[in-house]
Amino acid sequence: MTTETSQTATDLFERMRATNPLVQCITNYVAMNYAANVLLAAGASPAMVHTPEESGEFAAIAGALTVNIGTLSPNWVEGMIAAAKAANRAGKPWVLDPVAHFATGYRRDAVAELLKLKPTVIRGNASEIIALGGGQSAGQGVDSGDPVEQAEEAARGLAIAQGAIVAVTGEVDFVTDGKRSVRIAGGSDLMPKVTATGCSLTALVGAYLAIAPDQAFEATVAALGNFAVAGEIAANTANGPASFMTAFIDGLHRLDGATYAKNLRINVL
Ligand SMILES: Nc1ncnc2c1ncn2[C@@H]1O[C@H](COP(=O)(O)OP(=O)(O)O)[C@@H](O)[C@H]1O
Ligand SMILES: Cc1ncsc1CCOP(=O)(O)O
Ligand SMILES: [Mg+2]
Repeated sequence: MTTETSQTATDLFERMRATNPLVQCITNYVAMNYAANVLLAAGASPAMVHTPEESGEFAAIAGALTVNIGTLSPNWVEGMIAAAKAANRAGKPWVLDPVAHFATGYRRDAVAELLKLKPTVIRGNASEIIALGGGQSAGQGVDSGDPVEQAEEAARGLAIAQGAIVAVTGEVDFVTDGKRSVRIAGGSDLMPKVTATGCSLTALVGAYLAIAPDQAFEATVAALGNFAVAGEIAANTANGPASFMTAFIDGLHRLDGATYAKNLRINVL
């Protein structure tokens, strides 16, 4: 089963790179440049298109949409809602990244509106997923204060309640659709030391969904596996967060299917 899951992830990795999918990213000011570079290096084509005047029109063109609430303002929320509605109308998958949604009333309200539009995948750190499931998390801002294991039950409940795939990231990632669950090991403790790493992963999940819209669970696992493998390899040559960023982008670009398959560590639960 684990071997079959790893083979599927490797197939999706190769297909994503061969396809160069167009991904509409509505992300935050912090993440925009890094996320675009991560997608280009990984083999996808990012487009940062957020304003409501065009976000819906673009969502019908893109292979997938990703929505990240990191730096919100009313115009952006309007653009997110228009894009998510248009993605749904066009049958395109979309990903929600609920950055620090528990921190303020404005964020809570925005996430509640976005959840009504049924994201295909919800990707967050452990504190974000615990809080989204109604639990008490130790998170204060955008960084997690909780271990992933503590978010697994909340993730399962959220997946069932929302009818979505839920991905919780951290030292060992966890992905569930409420019935099936996997853990993905790898990455590096330098990853949370580089801002927008999670935001960029959310964008990459969009790239995988774009090429496998009917395999949202497998696509999410393959995207997280891509970060886990490239992150682990990049850490071998990095001296700290700054050189890790460079090594990670280079590593994403250089990664091939054989290395992906060899280094992928998926545990089917
Ligand atoms: N301690 C860690 N060890 C290995 N990988 C990590 C660690 N913490 C985070 N990651 C990886 O960093 C990426 C972003 O996850 P995370 O830091 O949880 O998101 P966010 O930036 O949204 O808080 C994921 O690929 C995750 O697996
Ligand atoms: C620092 C910061 N502040 C608002 S959004 C953001 C980036 C968060 O990025 P990530 O969730 O990937 O750590
Ligand atoms: Mg985040």
